[in-house]
Amino acid sequence: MAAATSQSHLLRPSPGLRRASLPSPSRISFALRAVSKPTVLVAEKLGAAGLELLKEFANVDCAYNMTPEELCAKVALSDALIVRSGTKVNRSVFESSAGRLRVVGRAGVGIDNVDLAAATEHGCLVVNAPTANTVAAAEHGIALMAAMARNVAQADAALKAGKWQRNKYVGVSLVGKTLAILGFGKVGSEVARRAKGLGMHVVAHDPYASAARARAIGVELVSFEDAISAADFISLHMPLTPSTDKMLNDETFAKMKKGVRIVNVARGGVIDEEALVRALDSGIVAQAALDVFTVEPPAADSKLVLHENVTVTPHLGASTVEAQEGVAIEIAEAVVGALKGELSATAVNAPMVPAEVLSELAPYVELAEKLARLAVQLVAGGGGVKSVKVTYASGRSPDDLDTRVLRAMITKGLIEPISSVFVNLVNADFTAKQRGIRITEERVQIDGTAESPIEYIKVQIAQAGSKFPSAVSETGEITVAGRVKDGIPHLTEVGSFQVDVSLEGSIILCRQVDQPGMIGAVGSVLGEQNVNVSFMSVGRIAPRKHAVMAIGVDEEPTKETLTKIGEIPAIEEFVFLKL
Ligand SMILES: NC(=O)c1ccc[n+]([C@@H]2O[C@H](COP(=O)([O-])OP(=O)(O)OC[C@H]3O[C@@H](n4cnc5c(N)ncnc54)[C@H](O)[C@@H]3O)[C@@H](O)[C@H]2O)c1
Ligand SMILES: O=C(O)[C@H](O)COP(=O)(O)O
Repeated sequence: MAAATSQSHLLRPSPGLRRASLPSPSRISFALRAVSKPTVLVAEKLGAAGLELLKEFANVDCAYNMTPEELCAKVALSDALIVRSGTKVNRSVFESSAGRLRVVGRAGVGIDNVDLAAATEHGCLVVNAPTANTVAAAEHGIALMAAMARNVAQADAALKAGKWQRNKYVGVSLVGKTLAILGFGKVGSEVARRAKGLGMHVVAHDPYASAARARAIGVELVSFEDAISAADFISLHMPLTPSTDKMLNDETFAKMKKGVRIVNVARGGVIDEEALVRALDSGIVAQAALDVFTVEPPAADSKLVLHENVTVTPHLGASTVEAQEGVAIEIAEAVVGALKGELSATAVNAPMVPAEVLSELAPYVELAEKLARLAVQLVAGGGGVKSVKVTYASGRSPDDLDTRVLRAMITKGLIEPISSVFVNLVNADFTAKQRGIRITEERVQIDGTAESPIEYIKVQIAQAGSKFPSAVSETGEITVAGRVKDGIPHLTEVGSFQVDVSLEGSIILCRQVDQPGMIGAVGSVLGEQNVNVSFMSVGRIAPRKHAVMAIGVDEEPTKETLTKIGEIPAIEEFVFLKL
């Protein structure tokens, strides 16, 4: 089926993969048929079940403890890379892969060790495994909080050193205390449930969390200031981002209750560690329990790690047998799916569009790309493409149409015919921006059938000259429009002319004086040269005036054939366009 060819472009096949047609449109996939196995580089230890899944589909190269240089050398030979938090996947990794790396799989949640901007610029999909270690992290947070409150680690070390110090290690109780959870996502919510079970009063701060979800767990959402000033315990569960970087610092410690206790199983960087040492020394913070550090592993002489009121673990939040099995399976499935060309449900740097939406849009995805390919080939005169307007006309409410995939395909169609850049769903918006192409979209509601999501798509390139001036509409833009008929994309409009030609093979557009014999004249030139005509359609302004003829051809005509067409007396202009 035709749609598959186009969709499979969205993720570039690895050298060992070749595009194949989709078996069924019901499941959108950017199907790739493996003719030789892709290679997956696993840079950190992964659970056995995940490795087995990977091996069914790919060559698996497990190379642990690589130096950055070794990693850069290996990615040049790899189609996918799987890491945990211990590997920095920075820009040089993507540059070293020289375009071969198609997928980075993060076997866990936090993607702060992956340079997402660089991945996107290189058209590399990043997927993570966001759910399988949630409970493990939450349990570790609770374990650290309880251990800290009862001095378990310190008392254990003392006893093993021969000291029986029952008076020194009197702890504090959890019951009745206020716990402030900062970051009320998956882990934060699970910590909240467990803390409530321990009899704590739980409040949370999360600017993006739903109040209804918090209420359902019996947690009050409060401001950051209210959370930190009310808390006896603070537990951190936000990602490390520019806005959470050093969120706990001298200023915020000063606003906390004296004697507050802090647990961090999120990311070390959300705390200013030097400020925490000062807060511990001054007694503002009575104790801290830390699983994560700004630099991992932290320096052996780190004041924070060695502080007597600090309990530490070496980033063990996700390290349970169960969580690691789950994470390994979750990431292996995501990476294999991405290598097969399927859209991932856990893509971090690409739109997540529900499969049923994609399935319905499949023929329109092909139409969008082909219209853009045609439009860009009509541009002439060195100004390039700067401003493109896309109109989607639909019988449904404009809000019902998710155009992200269509926009990506239009970007692909605009850019690929005129450059060596490979455009996919991951890098489409970035590539358009980088090349200074502004794409504006308009959704218009027209009378149409509720069954089809789009009645027609129109692509207009503004401020550009055309090598086929008839393609310029009265409002001055190069204009092509098309619709899907019986599942096949058709070109239905060129400039101000209505045509109807199936978008298969390639197209010759001719403008001629509307007079008898023109179809025969062009047809016989093509026939003489053994070029098969698949469709012909004539759109005219008025009888015996000018007409535009759109001719679909299966083979590419030679230069001589095109010259002969140009020499037919009534032909005023013509252009050959590859789809
Ligand atoms: N120690 C470990 O081994 C371990 C294991 C799992 C997760 N983690 C880390 O725990 C953190 C949470 O993981 P998750 O799976 O719950 O992620 P999540 O995305 O489900 O939740 C994160 C929450 O933080 C919120 N948030 C974002 N910015 C915020 C801000 N400025 N203030 C308050 N909240 C903010 C988000 O809205 C979101 O609800 C991540 O940093 C993750 O890397 C660590
Ligand atoms: O973000 C995560 O998933 C955790 O920090 C776990 O990291 P790890 O996979 O390196 O244990």
